[in-house]
Amino acid sequence: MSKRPVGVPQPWPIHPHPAEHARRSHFLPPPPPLLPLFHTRHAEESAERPHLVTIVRPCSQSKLRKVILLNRRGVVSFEQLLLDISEALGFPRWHRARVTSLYTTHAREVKGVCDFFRGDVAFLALGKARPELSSVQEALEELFPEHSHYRSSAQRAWEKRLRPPPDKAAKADSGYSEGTDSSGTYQETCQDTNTHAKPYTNTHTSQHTDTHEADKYNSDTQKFHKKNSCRKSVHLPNHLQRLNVRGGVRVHQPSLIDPFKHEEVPRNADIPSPTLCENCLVRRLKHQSPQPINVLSARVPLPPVSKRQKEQEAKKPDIYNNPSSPRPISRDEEKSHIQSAAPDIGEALKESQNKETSDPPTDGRDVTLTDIEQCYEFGRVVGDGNFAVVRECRRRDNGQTLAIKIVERTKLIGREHMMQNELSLLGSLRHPRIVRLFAHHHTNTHSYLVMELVSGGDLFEAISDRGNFSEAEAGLMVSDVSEALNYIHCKSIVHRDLKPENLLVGFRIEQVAAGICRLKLGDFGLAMVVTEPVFTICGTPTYVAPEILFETGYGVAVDVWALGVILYILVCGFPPFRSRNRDQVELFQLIKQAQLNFPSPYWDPISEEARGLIRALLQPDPTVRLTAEQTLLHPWVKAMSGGDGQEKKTPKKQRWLCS
Ligand SMILES: Nc1ncnc2c1ncn2[C@@H]1O[C@H](COP(=O)(O)OP(=O)(O)OP(=O)(O)O)[C@@H](O)[C@H]1O
Repeated sequence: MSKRPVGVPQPWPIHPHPAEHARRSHFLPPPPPLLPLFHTRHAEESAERPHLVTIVRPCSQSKLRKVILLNRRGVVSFEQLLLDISEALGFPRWHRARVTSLYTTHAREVKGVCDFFRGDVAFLALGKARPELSSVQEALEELFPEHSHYRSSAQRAWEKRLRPPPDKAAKADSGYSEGTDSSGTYQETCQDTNTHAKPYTNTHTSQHTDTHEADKYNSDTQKFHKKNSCRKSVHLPNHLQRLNVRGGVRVHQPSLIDPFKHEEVPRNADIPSPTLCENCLVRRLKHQSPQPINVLSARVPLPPVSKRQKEQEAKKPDIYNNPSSPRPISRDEEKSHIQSAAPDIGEALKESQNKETSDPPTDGRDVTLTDIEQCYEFGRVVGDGNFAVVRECRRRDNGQTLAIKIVERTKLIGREHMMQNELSLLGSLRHPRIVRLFAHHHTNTHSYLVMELVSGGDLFEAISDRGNFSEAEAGLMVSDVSEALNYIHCKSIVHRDLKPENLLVGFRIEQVAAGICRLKLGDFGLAMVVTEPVFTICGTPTYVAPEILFETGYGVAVDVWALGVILYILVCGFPPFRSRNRDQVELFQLIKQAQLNFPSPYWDPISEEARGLIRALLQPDPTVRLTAEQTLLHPWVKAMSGGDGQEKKTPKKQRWLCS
């Protein structure tokens, strides 16, 4: 057993308070079976004499604390140690706030397994975000309540470490990546999951952070940075996999000066690559060449939308977002909406509009970027995927705020059908729970899909932020998604890529106050009309249905399976089928077996009704599986969404929608 260094007092407390344990256990991931790292209590007395440490995770909301028994011989690697500590502290490995580094109480970074077992008995576990000094101080007070001298020397060491670096190089070496400064403003850095990799720092920010404009637009950019913090900088495990086209290595950041300014894509070949699973490596390789070209980078920046304009925009009646009247939209309303949302773009577009005044949306083939920019003002990036960057945009003629999905067509070589699907299928759909496509325009190199702007981010981000949701919230979301699925399934359209990233969170302030959140289904790139069994294997591993893997032919029921996976994740925070080593073969094996577990204690608070619905959705036999329509009629869904005639159960926490 390690000996405690002289002068280091015993950390406190040894056991978390039962109430604290109960609170946290709800968010903890299931205990990995036979994890060699953690030992039961009796191990303390065993001949192996495990190492007893206290690890504190300083954060503003709560001070998570855990006493862990570790056996030196059981630690496979430092990366694994960090992941296991993170999970033990309640942050699953895919969580935005997971532990990425360990520090001694005197702010020295622990660099490896040997370093960790050097003899310290207390550590501070940090995530990607730079901790606030006050949180660290609180953590130290918790650890050493009666040792003020020791504590103040530790505090001095932390003050020194957390002092803003004098220059970029110092910042890059500080051991922190994307995070917040004391004012909560996110810094422009990113780091991959390889904890030894140096974070990449965007010099653009450091040049401008002290400008007046930077302050002015901080709030806009903060959201963007926050988005990146959970998606771009890390490789995500299979169950929430999302790889950006730049390989998750560098971040495509806008200037702090102006959220409507078009940024240059930073290129840095020296940035270390993250550890990627086979699947991601394949996808990444596919997208490495050609390099992304930012055709907009040379344009003059445009003024951002003022707060007042945004408020005015929000006040406009919105037939798509109004929860009190999710009524079918009349044909006339649709026509007028399409016409108002699709401005003239060049002669070619005018012609096409004359030909087709209603759906499908106006087709602007052969226009130039200048034509498009004459009609739309490009704004901040609101999201990106493997093939597209999505920006906020504003119609110049009427100020309407929309989203524009910019697809570089070279990325779609061999996958042209994805664009076709999106144009023909999404363009023909009209439903309040499905993102509207208003128009599409094409230049020589890019396609521009003008869509309804759904301003609350996507469900992936919400899960990353929140971990899990109450049954009331989850029920409402299931109801939303089922409505969308029921609508497309009635038209024999299968989405085939239902996952949190493709569910956009649409809300309005008054709806949030009323506890109502609304999801909208987007990204119809893999959708198709299904008239007979389909055999193509596609989708995202965690959400893929067994019949797809069995290659016995599948239909619209695969979307319902994915909904079951999403519901499972929503209520407990982790997916039903998961491979500890991110081994896709193992994951697919588990999905095929469809052995469903509700591990205690994470599932203890979840109702039997919710479990029943999950069982019915994750029914391996697609002929027995619930349909989307039946899901809407399920008693639990009706109770949660107020569809049972009872007063709707209002979700207790809706703060995630505002973040
Ligand atoms: N209409 C919209 N309003 C707001 N944000 C949007 C909208 N459409 C897409 N986004 C954001 O952009 C992200 C990427 O969009 P989308 O999934 O359509 O791109 P993609 O490249 O086709 O994705 P994938 O990699 O899944 O194929 C979404 O996850 C979402 O966060």
